[in-house]
Amino acid sequence: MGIQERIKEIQFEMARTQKNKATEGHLGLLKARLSKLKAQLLEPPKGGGGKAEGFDVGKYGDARVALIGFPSVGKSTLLSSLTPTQSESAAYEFTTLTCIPGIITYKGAKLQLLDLPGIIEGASEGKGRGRQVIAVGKSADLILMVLDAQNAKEQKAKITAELESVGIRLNKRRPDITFQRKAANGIVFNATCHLTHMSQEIARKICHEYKIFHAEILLREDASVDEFIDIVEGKNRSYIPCLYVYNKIDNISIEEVNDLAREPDSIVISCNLRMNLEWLVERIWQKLGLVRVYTKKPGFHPDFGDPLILTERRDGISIEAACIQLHKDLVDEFRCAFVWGKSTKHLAQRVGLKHILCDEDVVQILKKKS
Ligand SMILES: Nc1nc2c(ncn2[C@@H]2O[C@H](COP(=O)(O)OP(=O)(O)OP(=O)(O)O)[C@@H](O)[C@H]2O)c(=O)[nH]1
Ligand SMILES: [K+]
Ligand SMILES: [Mg+2]
Repeated sequence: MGIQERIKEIQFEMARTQKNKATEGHLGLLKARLSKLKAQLLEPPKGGGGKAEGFDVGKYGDARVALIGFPSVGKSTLLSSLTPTQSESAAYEFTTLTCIPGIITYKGAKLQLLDLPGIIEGASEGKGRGRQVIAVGKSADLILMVLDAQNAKEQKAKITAELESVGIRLNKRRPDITFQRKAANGIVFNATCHLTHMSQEIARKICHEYKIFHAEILLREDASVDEFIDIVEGKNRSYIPCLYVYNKIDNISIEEVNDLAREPDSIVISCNLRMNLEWLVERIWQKLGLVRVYTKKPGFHPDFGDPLILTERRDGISIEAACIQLHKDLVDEFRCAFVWGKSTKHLAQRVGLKHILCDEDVVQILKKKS
């Protein structure tokens, strides 16, 4: 039996045990067992290997959104408010111990929202379920950093630092730097712009630190040393968009609410008062930058009911990506497409597989004659 099932069993046993003098000892024992099991669940797995129980939630829908924040900021309350799934919430910390998925259906898209245990300082070193939570965060298309409006500044700084320390870069794009390891010729360093932070000498030193002695480097922007290191580290870096969600604004003054609301990429909400929740979903939608494409058969009106949803972060937003979603053989059978919408200069423009689509474009795909 898994730890979670044992927890459930004990909770069930506690619920059906009457509270009185005779059962006091028994209940105490159950409580102790429960807290031991919870501690076990919070403990990172021994030996490093193996997935943690309750975190292996498969990707579902068009985008994945992870709720990350300190304990008891209202993550579960938020999931229960935005999706039909109910995730247990309570006034004590670490109510949530695993990853709980819910689904938001919006504008024809399905967004997978993931409730997670709270993270604390030191999460990146494995404190609590930090590592597992962060791993789920890395797999997300958008992070909602849920903050308690009363301690928002401090919480935001601490969580950002935890995520930074494991290579997650929030609301930053990958620096425009090409870095290719080579077999010979040393460190070849070039830039297409004036550099004020980096130099050939610094690049060489950094590369040597990573035991890289041959590489071709091209900077297309005035990158900082940190940004350069991010590129050298390569696959250990994730660039993820983030919305800062200030919850419990019912606890602070209107002036404070105003200040928070003005911060970039921020939104103020109250789950308890159900304030701003619809606007939050719209902001999630905007931040994900999903592209809806309506397909049209020759001689018929477009199908506005069931759009294809394309994303830059996953398979791209080209005609080719649309074909792949429609049918696995369609790319091979593709002859041309006609597009109506913002991505074209004129209506019914004829385009090829590489054409980049815009939100709400209408597309008609023609196959080769067989
Ligand atoms: N005042 C106020 N309280 C809230 C609001 N939203 C949630 N809460 C309360 O905050 C407490 C914690 O809520 P949870 O949803 O369990 O928080 P969590 O972040 O999931 O907590 P963990 O799973 O323990 O990390 C509960 O008592 C909620 O009722 C809100 O908008 N305003
Ligand atoms: K809680
Ligand atoms: Mg919770």
